[in-house]
Amino acid sequence: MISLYIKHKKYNSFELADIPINIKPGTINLLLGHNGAGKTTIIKSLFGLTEFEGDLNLNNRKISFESLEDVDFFKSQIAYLPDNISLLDYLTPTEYFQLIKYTSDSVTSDTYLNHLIQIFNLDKYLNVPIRNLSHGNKKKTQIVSQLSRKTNFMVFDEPTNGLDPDMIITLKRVLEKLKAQGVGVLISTHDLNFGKGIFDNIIILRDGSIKLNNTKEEVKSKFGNILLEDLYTQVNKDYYKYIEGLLDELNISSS
Ligand SMILES: Nc1ncnc2c1ncn2[C@@H]1O[C@H](COP(=O)(O)OP(=O)(O)OP(=O)(O)O)[C@@H](O)[C@H]1O
Repeated sequence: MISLYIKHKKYNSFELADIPINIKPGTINLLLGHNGAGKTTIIKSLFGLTEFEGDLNLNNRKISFESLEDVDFFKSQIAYLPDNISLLDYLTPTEYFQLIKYTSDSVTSDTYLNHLIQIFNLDKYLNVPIRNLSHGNKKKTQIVSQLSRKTNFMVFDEPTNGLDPDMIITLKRVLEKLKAQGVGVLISTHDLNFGKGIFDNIIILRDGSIKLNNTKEEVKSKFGNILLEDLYTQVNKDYYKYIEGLLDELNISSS
């Protein structure tokens, strides 16, 4: 299990405080929140990409970002899809997958990789330089490269950005399949349609604080059989009340 606790993290006027993130094997954990709520900062903290006050444990082993051994161990256990596409774009997807294979501790078989390539419809683009691919195909290349690593945990920051409907539906199914095989997944997303029905645990952030941190069962007992969009607006009801007030005043004919 991954246990991250951010006691405190500050960037100028932005603060994250008292954030526990637990990713158990075989679960999908959803992180929702407005632009600038702190989702990427949480994920960057998890990978030691930004300093924070708090703790990180992986399977009861305390991870110190000062220890190269700890960092290597941690990174070898977790696939990571950042929110921005960062690929060596002079390579082709085939070359990039090879690079991932030779630089990762543990990768899946070539047969498994080929299966992923077919699932994500990348066959046609395997020998095209990444810089010449469309945005969505670059994103798919990055997704497949991370899914081809044999890790117990996967962290995805905005995985559906730029994906077409086929690929969003497919990615959802792939993640459900990996969950059933024991992989623990953390997903930060704005795509409520993608997130609905997929999660075992949900965290909703607002301005660096947790507004909701519950299991699916807890959500059901507190809110009933609620749609994710309704859950999100209910949890953020003060904000939506404020927006409703502004919308009432929005009148183009009297402007
Ligand atoms: N390197 C940085 N230096 C200063 N401030 C930063 C830095 N990175 C992020 N921030 C600030 O921290 C806050 C949270 O940013 P973060 O990227 O975590 O939000 P987010 O929830 O991922 O947003 P989005 O949905 O827009 O991607 C924002 O106010 C942002 O401007």
